[in-house]
Amino acid sequence: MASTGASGSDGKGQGVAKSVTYYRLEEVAKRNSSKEIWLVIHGRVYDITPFLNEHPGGEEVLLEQAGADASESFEDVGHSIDAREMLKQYYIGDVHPNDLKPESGSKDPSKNDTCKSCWSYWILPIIGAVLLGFLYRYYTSESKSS
Ligand code: HEM
Repeated sequence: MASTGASGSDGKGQGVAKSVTYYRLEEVAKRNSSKEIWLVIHGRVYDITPFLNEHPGGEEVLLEQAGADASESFEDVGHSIDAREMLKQYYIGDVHPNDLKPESGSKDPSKNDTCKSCWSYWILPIIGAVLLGFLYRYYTSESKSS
């Protein structure tokens, strides 16, 4: 199942920030034959079916990675800048955020949690101190007047 991040087209093509189609990894894994072959490279999904016969490195290596994350093998080969440029034309969307490996993305939630606890840690003692101050003033002024 694919979900679109924003309104607009079907997400095919450039991969501009406008409209991104997200694919679950299980969806990508189904496209693992020479009839339809998808790959994930660095969190992006590519439909390389038309490229299969044209790949200078042969179709076998692509079929080995079919439906899976080929980032490592793609980098291991040391593909040229031209090869990286070619990727763009086969881009169809991004891997769904829930399926992304927590490489760098795990920072934010913990950051938010820490911030939340910061608030409660600071606000409660301050409110307590202010209340105590008022009580102290109230009682000292009472004892003076009587
Ligand atoms: C869909 C993405 C891919 C594209 C667009 C692509 C493109 C290319 C291109 C243009 C070349 C010629 C050399 C160069 O310009 O770097 C090449 C070579 C090669 N590619 Fe890919 N490739 C892709 C994915 C892969 C994957 C996943 C593998 C997995 C191992 C692979 C393995 C190879 C090998 C072994 C060569 C031959 C290198 C050599 O002869 O020195 N490619 N590829």
